[in-house]
Parts: sequence; structure tokens; C-alpha cells
Amino acid sequence: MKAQSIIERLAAGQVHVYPRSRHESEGTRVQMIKAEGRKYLVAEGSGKLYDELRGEEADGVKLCELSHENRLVLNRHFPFTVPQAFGKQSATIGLGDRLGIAGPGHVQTVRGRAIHPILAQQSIRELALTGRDYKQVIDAAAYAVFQEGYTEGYGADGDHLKKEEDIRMALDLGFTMLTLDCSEQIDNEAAQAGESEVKRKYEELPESVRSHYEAKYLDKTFQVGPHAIHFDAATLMRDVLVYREAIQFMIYIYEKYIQTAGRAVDFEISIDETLTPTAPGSHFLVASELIGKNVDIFSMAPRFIGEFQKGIDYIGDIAQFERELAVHAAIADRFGYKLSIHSGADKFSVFALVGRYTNGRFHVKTAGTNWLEAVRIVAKTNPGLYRRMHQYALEHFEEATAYYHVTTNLNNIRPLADVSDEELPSYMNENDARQLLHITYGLLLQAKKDDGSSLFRDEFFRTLSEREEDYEAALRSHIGKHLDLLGVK
Ligand SMILES: O=C(O)[C@@H](O)[C@@H](O)[C@H](O)C(=O)CO
Repeated sequence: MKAQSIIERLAAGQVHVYPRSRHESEGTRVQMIKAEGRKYLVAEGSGKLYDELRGEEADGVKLCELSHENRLVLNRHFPFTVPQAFGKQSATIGLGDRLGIAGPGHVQTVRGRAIHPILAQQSIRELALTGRDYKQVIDAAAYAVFQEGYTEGYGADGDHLKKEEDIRMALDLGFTMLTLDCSEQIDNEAAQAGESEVKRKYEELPESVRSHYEAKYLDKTFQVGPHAIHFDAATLMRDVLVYREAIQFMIYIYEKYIQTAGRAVDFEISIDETLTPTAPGSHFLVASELIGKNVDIFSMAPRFIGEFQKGIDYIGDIAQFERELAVHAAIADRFGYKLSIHSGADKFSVFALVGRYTNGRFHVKTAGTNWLEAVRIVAKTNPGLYRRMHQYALEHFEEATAYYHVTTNLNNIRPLADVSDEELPSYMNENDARQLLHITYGLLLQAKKDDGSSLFRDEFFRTLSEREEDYEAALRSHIGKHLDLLGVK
């Protein structure tokens, strides 16, 4: 019944058709439409593609949900909808989409620019907080490229994976990039211990381990471009204690999963979720050990000096950041991989430096900033909903800090009662309010009324669906600003 009425309205030109979504394969024409606030595929013609798509038929036309099964059908017939690995030569940007609706705006932003988008990117933390799974994450990205007719390729990043079962799952589902989070293997205590404690612990390590590292690094200086990296005994002992287990883990995962995957996988090493910044020398040692074991790395994410907090600009001494960035970038260059910038969204004051020192060969990872742009649309167009979400976020902020490190001061946020409806969007220009909304996304999206229905989620998605083009324009402008400053033409 539903199909009949939608198809009739489509024929009468009363349904929105996404103009770039018209694709054809072996006698079947498929396009994406939107009716009653929902997107569908409409297939016409005959042949394998038509037969394989699941949907309701009316007047010889099939109306199909944007389901996981139908995404797999599109993957078989339209290779550009399958995620791909990109290798180390080009710039890439991670555009994690927690809502599953930012893809079209992201595609419009990167189209025609010299950068590849990693449209499907989520960490296990994000999946848990949003109640989504990895199938949905790739589905959303694949439908976005289909809708936009974007045939340049996109990647899928199993972000911040720590456990073998998650790595296996991501690879089985077709993820093409894997970000290995080594924070559980990095010894933060050793990183902060006093010299005598470091020496005592180091001497407890097996002789074979100590002699391996000492023969390679002790009292040696390595020239990395114009930078000299020297390992004296104290530095080497600490680095070995802090990173040895993590290095073993990286090699183990690479040999067991990446090397045997039977297809290209962009393998990123993340050593950024630690208590202390990664010294350039430590970065060098980790990289040198991996390359020594023939681990083929796509990118490495050190923790940079200063603060890379979610959703706001860089906090710290930019001159010092520049000095260290220069060395980190030279190390990545020497070993042939890309430098990866995590929590890369909104770091406007350092993007130009990142672009310059990496010679445009970087991976910048963003995620929640597109959620903040969505919240800004809600603030502009549905002030009542925004006010309720803001209030709820204030009441639940403490819970959210269990998941994210931020230095937000809630007292800096203007009381809602003092802010007119017209001014609500400007909350999204203030750091403390941005972080308030940024880290509470999971709590907001999953909040329920007493009867089990959603407190905000349904209305939030409905509002954005009604303002789809505004959201796309906001992303083109906001993410476009990132690319402009990074020097991506
Ligand atoms: O929120 C998360 O768990 C992830 O999106 C981030 O940690 C991600 O790796 C990132 O750095 C995005 O800016």
C-alpha cells in the first residue's frame, strides 16, 4: 500500500528525488528518493540487481528500504559504494558520523578536493554511546556516496580498537582502516616515574630485551631530516619500559590480522590516549621497532604537546607545538607513513602548520564536530528541543566525563534563561557550551521517557531531516574551513 502511494506520487513529481543518486547497472535503474521524511531506493527495469534488491513492488517499480541487506546488494553492483584502503601517499580525513546522516554533507565538502574521506569511522566507545553497530556505520556511508553519486572512493575506519574480537569483527565487515589503540599496553606509570624507579624496573627486564634495545639505540644519535634524536641511558630505559609491551602488541596484531587480511588495510597506530605527550624520541623508537619488523604502517598518532580536546581549538603553546610537530612529521616521513592527528576537529589555529610540516601527507581525524553542527541546526530551528537538550546535558555532564577528557567549566556557560531563542545557536561558538554538548551526545541520543520512547532522539532526527539542506550547507562550511586551513585544494 505504502509503495503504491509513494510510487504514484513519485510519478506525479511530488516526491523529492536526489538528483545525483541515479545509477544504472545491467538493465536496472536505481535512484534515491525521500518520502514522508524517509529515504528509499527506487528500482526500475529488470535483471539481477532488480531481483536482488528487497522491497515492495507497485506498477513494476520496487520501493526499497535503506537496509543493510540492500546496501550489500548495492556493493555488489556499484563498486564505488564499497569502502577502500588508500595507502600512504595522499591526504585523508576521518569524518566519523555518529548520527549516520552527515555523509552527504561530508561528501559535498571533499568532492573535487585532493583528499580522501574516511566516511565510516567509529570507535567502540561511540558505538556503545550511540547504540549503533559497525554494519550501520558502513551502511550510512555507502548510502551517502550512492545518494551523492560520489565515485572517488571512501574508507571505513575501525577506530580506537583495543581488543582482538573487535578487530576481527571490523575486518570481517569490510573495514578498510584499522586504528589500533595501544593505550592499555602503554605503561603510564613508568612514563611518570622518577629516574631511580625507572632504572630499577628496567634492570628487572630480561637481559635479551635490554641488549636488543641497547645495541640499537644506547648513546646513539639518529639524524631525521634536520633533527637529531639522541638516546642516553635515562631516555632509553624509560622509553623501553613505557612502550615495549605496546610495540609487541602492534607487531602481534599486524602479523595476525593485517598481514593475513588478503586485502589492503590502512593500519594506524594510536599512541595518543595516554597521560603524557609522546616525545619525538619515543615516537622514533616505536616507529623504528615496527619498521624493523616489517610492519607496514599507514599512519601513527602520537599525543602532541598541549591539549587536543574534543570539539574546540588547540590549547597550548603554538610555538612549542610547531617545534615538536616538525620532528614528528620528519619521523613519519623518514619511515614512510603519515602523521595522524586525533581529536583533529576544530584545531583551526594549528591546521596550517599540520599541512605545511607534513607536506600535505596527513590523516586528520574528526568525529563529534558534525554532531555539534547538527545541534546548531536544532538550536536555530527548534529552540524548544535545543533548550531541553541543553538542560539535560547540564544535569548529566558529570556522567559523560567518564568517557572523555575535557576541562570544561560549566560556570562559564550563560544560563539558558538569559539567552533568547535567536541567540541559542551562538552557544555553539563557545568552548564550554560546545564541550557540554559534545561529550553528552550518547546520553542525549539514548535518553528515554518513562514509557520507553525517546526523550530527544526522534524529534532531533525529524528536525534534521526537515532541514537536510541546511545541515549539508553547515558541514560544507565547517569541514570546508578545516580543509582550507590544512591547505587541501
Ligand atoms: O569519540 C571517539 O571515541 C572517537 O571519535 C575519537 O576518539 C576519534 O578517534 C577522534 O580522535 C576524533 O576526533
